[in-house]
Amino acid sequence: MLNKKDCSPNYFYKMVQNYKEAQLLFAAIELDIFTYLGEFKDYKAVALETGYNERNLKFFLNSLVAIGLIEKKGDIYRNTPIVDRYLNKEREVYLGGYIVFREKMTQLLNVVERVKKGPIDYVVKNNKGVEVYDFYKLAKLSIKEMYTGRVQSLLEISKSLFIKDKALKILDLGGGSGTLAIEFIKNYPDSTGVIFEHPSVSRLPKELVKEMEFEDRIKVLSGDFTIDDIGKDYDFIIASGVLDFAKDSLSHMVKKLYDALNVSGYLYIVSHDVNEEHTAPKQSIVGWLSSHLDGLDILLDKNSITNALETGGFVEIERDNIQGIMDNLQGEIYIKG
Ligand SMILES: C[S@@+](CC[C@H](N)C(=O)[O-])C[C@H]1O[C@@H](n2cnc3c(N)ncnc32)[C@H](O)[C@@H]1O
Repeated sequence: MLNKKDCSPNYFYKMVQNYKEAQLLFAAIELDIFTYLGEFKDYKAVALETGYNERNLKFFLNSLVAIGLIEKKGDIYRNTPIVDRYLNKEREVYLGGYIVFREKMTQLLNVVERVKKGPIDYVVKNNKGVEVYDFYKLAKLSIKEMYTGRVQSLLEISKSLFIKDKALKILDLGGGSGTLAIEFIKNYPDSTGVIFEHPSVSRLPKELVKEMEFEDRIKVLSGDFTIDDIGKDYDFIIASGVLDFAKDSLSHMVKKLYDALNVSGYLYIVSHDVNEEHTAPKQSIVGWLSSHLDGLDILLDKNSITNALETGGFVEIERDNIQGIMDNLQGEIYIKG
């Protein structure tokens, strides 16, 4: 029999409340509220500066206080520390644009209709992530986000694998902005690298490499990594969030990675840790739902990745303790066996 706690419908009410709180967060980012509240400020002053309706602004700010995004003393309001750090445009790391874009990229519009009608034929037929997602925009907006843990994580792992003054050659496959490769190269002064990206994205890493004056050390190759040559003689390959996009030719892709690495070279894989039933972790399953409803079917479960890599000759050398990446992503190191 269900106990009293299990019988409570609060579970549903909480979900509805979470949805409203997320709506408030997006509205506040769009209104750029947090850039005005780096210091305690009267809501009337904010209304004057922004031109927003004074009355409604007060109600809105009170709701932001209620859900813990800002704090209030009398009629003055200020960001909480975590909000100030990431959602105030005047701070070093602004993630507002990235958060809004990620939501749009994965948003669950017209789910009812899509469940009833089914996927889009050409998306099913091609099954190509680059045709569904705007990876250029994602890469551009992710640059700052990468410094909130992912870059640090890569550098930490690298420290345990390589000595500083070794001349290494690395590949950042599907590297987006190429930030991981750029940071690696900065930290390993005798190293060189390649960023491989799809033609729809590659102009971004090209611009960044040029801006940082790394053109003599980092080459940007433009192409489709499932078909085109990805280069060779690498000591380290970074494949962060990319293996899913080779799902239809996974064993071929693994062979390509194996052949491209030097003997005892390392492969750094960041993937989604999805279970075989495709029901967890919920961030990945729900995050990919929109593209799945559109017709894409590329999300790889953890076991398929591990099996493909091990069958292809890779040996895993580290597990579970690679911290600093997003909640639903997992980093692992393999060595060419
Ligand atoms: C999820 S993003 C990951 C980006 C970056 N590695 C990171 O960790 O933030 C996947 C990247 O793979 C690239 N990509 C997907 N399919 C590709 C293909 N067939 N050829 C080349 N690049 C591809 C996309 O353009 C995109 O930048």
